[in-house]
Amino acid sequence: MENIIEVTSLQKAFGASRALKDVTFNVKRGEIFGFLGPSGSGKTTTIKILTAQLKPTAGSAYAFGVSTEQLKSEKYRQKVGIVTDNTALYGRLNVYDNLKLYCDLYGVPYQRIGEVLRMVNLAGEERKAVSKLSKGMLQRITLARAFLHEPELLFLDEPTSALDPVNTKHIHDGLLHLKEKGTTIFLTTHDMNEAEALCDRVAFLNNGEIRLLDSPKKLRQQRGEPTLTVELADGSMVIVPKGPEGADQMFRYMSTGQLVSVQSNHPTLGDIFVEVTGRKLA
Ligand SMILES: Nc1ncnc2c1ncn2[C@@H]1O[C@H](COP(=O)(O)OP(=O)(O)OP(=O)(O)O)[C@@H](O)[C@H]1O
Repeated sequence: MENIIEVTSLQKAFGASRALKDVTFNVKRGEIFGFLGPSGSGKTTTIKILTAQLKPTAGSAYAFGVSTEQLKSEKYRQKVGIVTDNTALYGRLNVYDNLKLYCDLYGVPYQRIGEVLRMVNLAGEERKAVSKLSKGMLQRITLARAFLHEPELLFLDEPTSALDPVNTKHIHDGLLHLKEKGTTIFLTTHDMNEAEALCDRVAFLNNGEIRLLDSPKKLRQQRGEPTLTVELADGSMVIVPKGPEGADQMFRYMSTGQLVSVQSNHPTLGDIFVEVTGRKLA
């Protein structure tokens, strides 16, 4: 599959502090790529370099085959969407007029405004002044704005950090819908369930270096214990080996009607995060 982003040996120093030490990865066209890591690990710095808001100290970052510094130009503006906590909405304008400005900027028909507001669960809020919106609503409007022009490549820096579970679900459905239509999504998040639910591949960043990169499923399988946890009719839980040595035991539970449920003992992405970073999840 074609790479839409190619990052090689990327480094970024702020004075004596090295935010990115040596970061190399590719993002494939059409995937949702999760960039995971604890606070201060370098996620936002990477997004800022990829979206031409910061210059790297060394190494290279390409998107669409050109240096990411060129993404600011008119030619690439249509192709890229960016959502960070820097919302840049006009507080005195209402929701509809804010989105209308973007429609004008990107040549998008106004009827799309209703569609994107439904995607973020804000249908009916068109006339509300942006200055009167809650933090979660602002986050959703910012996402709606980024969805307007259906960019080829969408950068999302913690897109659901201020949202409740219902609105998070709406945003997840919206992102999966965009992916279906061909958008590539680069996502940073602290939420391991979000990464698990959305991402085709994830990279774990720690202290400015990528420690692991693969699909959530493969990462979990590689670290899985070769055992099953079996729940029995009497309420007890039994650990059974997955290999042939556990087969007789499983046969016995099944043939005597004792088996209630079976679960494979893979770690969650959260467990892997703790293992890789040595830090606890919030
Ligand atoms: N403009 C700056 N000047 C100096 N240091 C900076 C600057 N921006 C980031 N840093 C430092 O670079 C490191 C990486 O920060 P970055 O914001 O990329 O982390 P992050 O993984 O996005 O964290 P969070 O999850 O808290 O948003 C941190 O040590 C941070 O203090």
